Amino acid sequence: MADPTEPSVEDHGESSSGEEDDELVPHPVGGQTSMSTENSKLKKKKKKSKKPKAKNAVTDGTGGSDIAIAGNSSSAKAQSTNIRSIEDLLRQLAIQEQPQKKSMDDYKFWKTQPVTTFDEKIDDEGPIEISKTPDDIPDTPYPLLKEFEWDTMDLSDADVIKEIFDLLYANYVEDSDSTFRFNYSRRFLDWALRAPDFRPDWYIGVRVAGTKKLVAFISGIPVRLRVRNTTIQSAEVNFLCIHKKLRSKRLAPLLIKEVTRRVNKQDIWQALYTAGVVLPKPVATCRYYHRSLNWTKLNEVGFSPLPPGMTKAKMVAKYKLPSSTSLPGLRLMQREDIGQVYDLLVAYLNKFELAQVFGREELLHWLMHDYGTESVPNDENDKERVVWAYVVENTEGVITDLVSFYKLPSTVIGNPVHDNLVAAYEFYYASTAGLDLPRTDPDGSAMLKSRLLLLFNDALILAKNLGFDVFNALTLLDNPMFLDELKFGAGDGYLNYYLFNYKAFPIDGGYHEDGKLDAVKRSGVAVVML
Ligand SMILES: CCCCCCCCCCCCCC(=O)SCCNC(=O)CCNC(=O)[C@H](O)C(C)(C)COP(=O)(O)OP(=O)(O)OC[C@H]1O[C@@H](n2cnc3c(N)ncnc32)[C@H](O)[C@@H]1OP(=O)(O)O
Repeated sequence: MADPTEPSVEDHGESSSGEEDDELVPHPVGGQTSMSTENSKLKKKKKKSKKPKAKNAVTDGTGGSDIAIAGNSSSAKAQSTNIRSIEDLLRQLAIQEQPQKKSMDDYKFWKTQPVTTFDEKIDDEGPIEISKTPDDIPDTPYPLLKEFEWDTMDLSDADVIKEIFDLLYANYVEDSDSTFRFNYSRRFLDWALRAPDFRPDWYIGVRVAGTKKLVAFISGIPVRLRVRNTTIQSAEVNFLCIHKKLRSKRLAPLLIKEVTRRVNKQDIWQALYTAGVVLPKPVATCRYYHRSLNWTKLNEVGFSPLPPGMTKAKMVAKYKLPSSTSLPGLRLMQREDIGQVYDLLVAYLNKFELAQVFGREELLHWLMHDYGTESVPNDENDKERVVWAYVVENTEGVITDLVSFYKLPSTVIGNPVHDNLVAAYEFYYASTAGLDLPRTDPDGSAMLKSRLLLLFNDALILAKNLGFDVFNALTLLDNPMFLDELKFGAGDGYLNYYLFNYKAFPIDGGYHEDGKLDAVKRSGVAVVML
């Protein structure tokens, strides 16, 4: 078989001098850069860290905070103060070491697109281009070199899902020394891509014409998005992936233009997408945080180094959790709960500046997938399960809280003891605590904080008991109120949120410029992207 990846792929319609490619490849993948940060700096001094570099990256965030708790004596306290300042310094360095953006002119593709530029002064929110109609958009796909062809991927076909899975498995995400590889399960892809009202033609593949091998993919799903007070019919674009051997050949701009064409044909002109790379221009940036559930395993796979002054036993003790949850009435969500859960989540999300406007069916899909239907029992311990939602029901039958998380495992390559790392990612949650008060109200915030501490401590216990090794969360929603106290550590991944063809005032990402969590304002972002 001829090597499908040999021919280069021409881009049509955006300038490409070629000079910009060198600095772009290999790209930091997804939501994280490979620049050193507080955490990786600490590790470099001791032990090389191994981290998947994806927008869903699982990275150890234990370094800084673990050092700070070393020792109990007063001299240790003094030492701890010094370490705190070292931590602060490293935190600042971490901020400075976020990837430097290129100049606008160097974004050969993105400078041709309707996106906000870096130095643009935003005076009002709204679409950037409004002049087109679907009739102005070409009916046929962008031309590819003759060695390649477009394919609309039929996700109802298990073999097609397997092809996408295989492409992503080998090419979507891995860490710098190929120790961890993200492992999106087929059921996960079904969940992520086949939400209600999905558009079959928004699953776009590129195949080698001769062999039909799938070498690139991009997907969109329709979403209603609220940016402050405006609701916009949009696409959420995700799972952009190009075979490693076809990198730096300007295929990504073609995929992006093709998905744009297909979305525009539906009279939709805005999109939301996230990436670890800095592009013009993020509307918000959140940071990844990680909470060890199985520290010993994280340590054994080379993921969580032992901080100086600590013993393994102390680390295990630090992350120990009770064996059962504490909130009375906490239970697995059932499909029948959707009415109350919908009302609760809508009321909670209304307080944020960037949120998805869910329909009831849509929310049921996201929180329950097919669980609880005739074909798929609502089995909490099902090994194939991808999303878990729990509610707290009070004695009057009222659902007062919702918490959910999803599963994204990584394969551990070449480790004699472990072959996988199983991460839980925080998904949507809501609480009635402080709900009637404005978000800025100190009493309402205090009530919410106490409740979230209990709710997420229980979520950690549930995740631990289900066999997860680590619990990951971003600094979005109200997370900055509880991450530190629940022993989440700052990771070295950032997730940039982008709006296509829509300018908006910046939205808080949940941390201050010095890297500390902003527990008062928290984040305005309430969209959890997979
Ligand atoms: C209205 C509807 C609109 C719908 C569309 C909305 C926009 C959707 C946007 C997509 C949202 C995706 C959300 C996710 O899925 S984020 C996850 C992205 N996927 C991965 O990280 C997986 C592993 N990496 C790869 O497969 C490749 O490295 C990718 C495909 C990322 C780039 O391939 P390659 O390395 O072979 O590069 P190239 O030579 O073809 O192209 C170079 C150009 O591509 C720009 N680039 C690089 N990375 C990204 C990125 N993550 N988002 C947007 N643009 C990106 C780059 O700045 C340069 O442009 P410019 O600097 O010259 O200007």
